Formats: sequence, C-alpha cells, structure tokens
Amino acid sequence: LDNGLALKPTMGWLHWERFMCNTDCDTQPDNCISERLYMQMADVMVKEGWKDAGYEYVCIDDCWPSRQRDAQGRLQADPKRFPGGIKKLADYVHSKGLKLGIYADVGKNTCAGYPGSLGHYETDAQTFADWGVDLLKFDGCFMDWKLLGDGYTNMSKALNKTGRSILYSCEWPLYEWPFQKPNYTAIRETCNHWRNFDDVFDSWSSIKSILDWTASHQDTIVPSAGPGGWNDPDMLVIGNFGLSHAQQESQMALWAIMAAPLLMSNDLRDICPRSKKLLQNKLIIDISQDPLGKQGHLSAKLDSFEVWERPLSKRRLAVAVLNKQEIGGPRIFSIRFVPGWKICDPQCNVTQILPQYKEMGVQTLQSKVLLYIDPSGTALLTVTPLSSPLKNPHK
Ligand SMILES: OC[C@@H]1[C@H](O)[C@H](O)[C@@H](O)CN1C(=S)Nc1ccc(F)cc1
Repeated sequence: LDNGLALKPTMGWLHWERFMCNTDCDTQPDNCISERLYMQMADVMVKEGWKDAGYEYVCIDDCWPSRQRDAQGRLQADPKRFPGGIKKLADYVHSKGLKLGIYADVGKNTCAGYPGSLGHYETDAQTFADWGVDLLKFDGCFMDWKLLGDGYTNMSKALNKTGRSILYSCEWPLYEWPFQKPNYTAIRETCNHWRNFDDVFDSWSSIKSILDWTASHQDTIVPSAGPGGWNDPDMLVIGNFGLSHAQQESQMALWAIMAAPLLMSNDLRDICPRSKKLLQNKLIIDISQDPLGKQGHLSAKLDSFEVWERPLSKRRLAVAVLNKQEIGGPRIFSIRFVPGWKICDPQCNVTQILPQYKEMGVQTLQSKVLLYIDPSGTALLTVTPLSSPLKNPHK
C-alpha cells in the first residue's frame, strides 16, 4: 500500500500468541488483556533496548473491546480492563516514543466473538484515528469470502480518508486461499502486509509448516513483496516455551530472509537473556531491514538441508542453511552447494552471523568452507562479492 509506511518490514510486539484472549483480570491481573499489559510492555521496550534495536509498534490483538458499541455506534474498549480508554493508552505509548497498534475484523464479529467492523468501516477508521492509533490489524473472520476484497479495500480507503497515517495489516489472502487464489497485485495495493497462512503456535512443527507453505508458494508470493507491502508469516515466538535455542535461531534467521514483519509475541518482562540477545542481534535486524527490500526464497534442498537466499543492497547476499534433520548431532554442510555462491567468482568476503559471529574472510569459488549446523538449527551468513580489478574495470 502506497501510504509511506512499512518501507521496511514492521518491527514491534503483538499480544496474541502469548496472551491470547485472557480477560480474567481478577485472577491474572498481570497477564490479562488490559491497558496495564501494553503500558508495561512499552516501559520494558524502552528500558531494555528493544526500541533502540528497532522494535517500534506495541500492538493490541483480539478481545480488547466491550461487547457493545457505544450510543454513537463506535467501538469502545472494555471499561474494566481499559479504564483509561484507548486514547489515553495511545498517548502513554506515544510519550515513550513508540507507536500503538489495534485489532478489528472485516466481518460481523472478531474471531473471538467481539464486535466486527462490517457496516462500520468509516466509523471505526475515524475512531481509531481520533484515538491516535498508528497500526490496524484487520482480521477476516465471519465474512462471506466473496466480499473479502470489498471489505479490505473499503477499510483501506476509510483509513486513508481519516488523514492519519495508519499502517494497515491484513489477513485477506489467508481467508481467501481456501476458495480461490488471491490476487496479490490487488492485495499489495491495499495493505502494508498480509497474512497468507495459519496462525503461528509455540512449536517447531508450526514454524516448519509456515516455512513449507512459504517455499511451496514462493513463485506466487515473493514477487509481491517490497517496500510498503510484505508477506506476513505471523509472529515471532522466540522467548516462549516451545522452541529449543537452535529452533529460535532458525525462526529469527528465516524471518529475516523472508523480509517478514518482526512482531514478537512473548513476555518482555520475563525473557531469557539468550533469546533477548537473539531478538536484538543487529546484524540479523540489518538483514531484515535491508533497504533493497527484496524477499528471499528457498534456493536448494539437499540431504535434509534447506538453503534460503536473500539479495541485499550493495550486491550482497544473505544465506541461511537450515538442517531439517532431527536426529544426531551437528552436521557439516559445504558452502559450495549454495547456488548463490557463484558471486564468489573470483572472490568474496564471508561473515557468519549464526550460530555465532565468525569472520570467515576472503574466499574464492573453490574455497572449502564448512558449516556445522545443529539439528533444526540454521547457519546464517552474509556474502559480499569482491570484484578483482582485472575483471571489466569499467563495469
Ligand atoms: O482471534 C484473533 C486471532 C489472532 O488475531 C490471529 O492472528 C488471527 O489469525 C485470528 N485469530 C484466531 S484465534 N483465529 C482463529 C484460529 C483458529 C480458529 F479455529 C478460528 C479462528
């Protein structure tokens, strides 16, 4: 969507995978969907270096509203859980130099059964703008699939009409795929990023299913990604319970290669140092936020390894090698099997970023560079071609 936003993949925090629809603030005041949760996350994001690392949007997901619209037909926050209302929460988040995201649904109800926006697109867009909201995640539940396009485009126009810059995150293709192949040209014109596939869960099988779907549809979806519009493989679950450290490194590396929005869903108030270090790794974030804005793709599969490559600015290349084998110990992968390795003709400079930082120095096409990759782990590298002076000096 050409609204000047999401020129790089969105970075921030989104409540859903970790906090879901927990509305029991009597029993669980620290973990229920309430203004406290977002204010505390905003505080931590400033205090613990998340904002400095680039994480900017604090996002509310489903279950925030009251069950009824107000007398003017406007959505309103649950008064017990958000006593200050959304506008005051937005002011607080803005006072921290962060941005606030909110959630609504194109159809009759949200997926959790709260009021949907069907028939209220302009009212809801104006309400969000009046509150100072900076991002809208627009879900696709309870909607006739034949009307999805109208719904998503009408809300896009309604947001534009408010005159406020509001990043528009859609789920349009996710709800259309079961019926017909989505039109990614229309989707890109309408949204700043779009969910294509199932919700992420806190498990390696969930991450694998998302990667497999992406690889098998890459010819359709990869060309549609670029500044202002991105494919959204769903939230980062790094720092929760279900992934080993190697698997957490794999999600971080592959989401950077896919130019995916980096929306964490975890408890930043209580996260293990290794996961925090991984999420704040500047070299990986630089790959994610690369100005060329081209999404990477699966370039080779061999012997239970997957090679993913992303072209970067300044003719550089990011390479991720994933060891799909889930038995045994670390396995060796020769970098010569990386299709993009040909940019090392005649020479290139190689830096390994994961599983640990290692400058591998100048290599040639014939170099024997071996990577040791843990089961369900990933080696992440950047390769910079060095053109020798003899080769086409005027090129
Ligand atoms: O209710 C909101 C929740 C999150 O926003 C996800 O990111 C959205 O993809 C939708 N969503 C959920 S749980 N959707 C859903 C997931 C499974 C299901 F059987 C019925 C609805």
